[in-house]
Amino acid sequence: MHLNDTSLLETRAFVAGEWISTTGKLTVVNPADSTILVEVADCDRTIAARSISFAASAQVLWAKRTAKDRASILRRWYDLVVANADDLAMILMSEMGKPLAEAHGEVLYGASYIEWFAEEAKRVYGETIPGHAEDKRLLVLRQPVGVVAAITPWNFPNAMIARKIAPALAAGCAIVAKPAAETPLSALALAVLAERAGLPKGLLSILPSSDAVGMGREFCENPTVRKISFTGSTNVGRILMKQGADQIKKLSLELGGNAPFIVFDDADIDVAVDGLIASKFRNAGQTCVCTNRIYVQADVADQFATKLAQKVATLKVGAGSDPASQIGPLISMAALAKVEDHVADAVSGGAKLVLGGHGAGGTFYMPTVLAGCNATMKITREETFGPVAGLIRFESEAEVIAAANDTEFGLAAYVFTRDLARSWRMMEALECGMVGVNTGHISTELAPFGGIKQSGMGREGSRHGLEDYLELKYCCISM
Ligand SMILES: NC(=O)C1=CN([C@@H]2O[C@H](COP(=O)(O)OP(=O)(O)OC[C@H]3O[C@@H](n4cnc5c(N)ncnc54)[C@H](O)[C@@H]3O)[C@@H](O)[C@H]2O)C=CC1
Ligand SMILES: O=C(O)[C@H](O)CS(=O)(=O)O
Repeated sequence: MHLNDTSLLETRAFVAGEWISTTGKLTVVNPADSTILVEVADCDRTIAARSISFAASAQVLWAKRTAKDRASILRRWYDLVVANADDLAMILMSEMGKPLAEAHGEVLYGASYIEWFAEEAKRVYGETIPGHAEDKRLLVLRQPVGVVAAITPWNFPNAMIARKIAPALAAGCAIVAKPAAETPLSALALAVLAERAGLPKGLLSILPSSDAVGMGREFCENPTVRKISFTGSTNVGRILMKQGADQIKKLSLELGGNAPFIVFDDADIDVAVDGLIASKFRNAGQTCVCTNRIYVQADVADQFATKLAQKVATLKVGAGSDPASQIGPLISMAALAKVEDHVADAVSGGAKLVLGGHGAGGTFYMPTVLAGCNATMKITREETFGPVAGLIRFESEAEVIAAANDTEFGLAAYVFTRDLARSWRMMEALECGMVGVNTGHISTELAPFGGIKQSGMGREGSRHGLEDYLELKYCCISM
């Protein structure tokens, strides 16, 4: 791994403002070739408890500082992240596998949340309300929640943790974060830069750990933790909800998805194909907002399948270090097995293999197109999390709305049509948190990212993203 600044490859844990080693080690592997990259500190609940306790005292002082102070430190952090983007991208690619260009894009995407919340930090406005009596004056204060615990996934190891640390600090909170065991290095490198930006000791802790369950329990059971922000699978989100219930823990949950991608017969087919490539094959299909079901109206189904297969056939599979690679490895052999199972299940259920349908060595999987899929197949009921596009024909708008909504998930959806009225009907009818119309890539720090149903609760980014880290306090003053 060539880095301009080798100090960004940090293998110690960031605990209460100190860099510490541990006797136990967490091994970080390069998914492209299964070679061992490094060993990092492996934290346990006692270390988590120490981080949380220290965070509580640091947070009181941080909340007393001016919003402008907090904003300027976040801005310095943003500038450092951008200045070191090449190294951060190299670290990200090495531990997660995505192509270097995509990794670089993720670093800048993560940085955009830091920039955004450096600005929003100065806009935590309160309210005055006309009183209910002549001698009454009503105020609403917005105050930081306190100590936050964050748990993040492996698929966006930089952006997902930046998307939580930035608003927490902007709101005046402190935060302890446990990155995925597979990908701790990006989070540690961000902490190196946050420290360089002048972030006071103890406000941020990064706790790599092989004991996800134990760390989650500490976060849920430690009363000093006032909020948990989680990004990951719906199953784990459910566990955290149950564990946090005893203390009515505040929760933000960004969970799994099962995005429908709907192509009407009046759509621009080339635009729809490009939209599907963007939405299905980004990060080798390993994103929560990836298209997972592709509904194509019958009259254009064959044309769409042909054009899609031609485009998918050009996608190059390879290690992220190869500049020509567009589809990197899946994160693990288990992830590969799930993709293979979904394809086998679809084919045995009658789907036609149009392209791909097999591995490419290691955890690599060929970009795949299946036609003739239906609602009985795993590929439409479960999140595939791989580079497989399963096409489903439909006849009418009413039929596809019912099919698209026939899932416990509700994160993202995509609609391709040139009919303005139809686009409005679809935006209003689809049960999800985000809709792309004639586009397959919707994520930006400017907009509220999140889902409904079993895809989670709360929103990240946008002017809404700070709310999850603030409490409202109503004050009634009698003159
Ligand atoms: N809605 C969103 O924004 C996103 C959702 N996801 C979802 O995450 C999943 C893929 O990511 P994974 O890392 O495999 O998900 P995962 O849920 O297995 O792991 C996510 C994080 O939770 C931790 N974890 C696992 N079990 C835990 C437990 N019992 N208690 C506390 N923490 C625990 C893991 O160590 C990791 O840090 C997919 O379902 C994907 O859709 C991923 C990224 C973004
Ligand atoms: O982890 C994910 O899937 C991300 O939330 C997807 S995005 O924000 O990069 O679109």
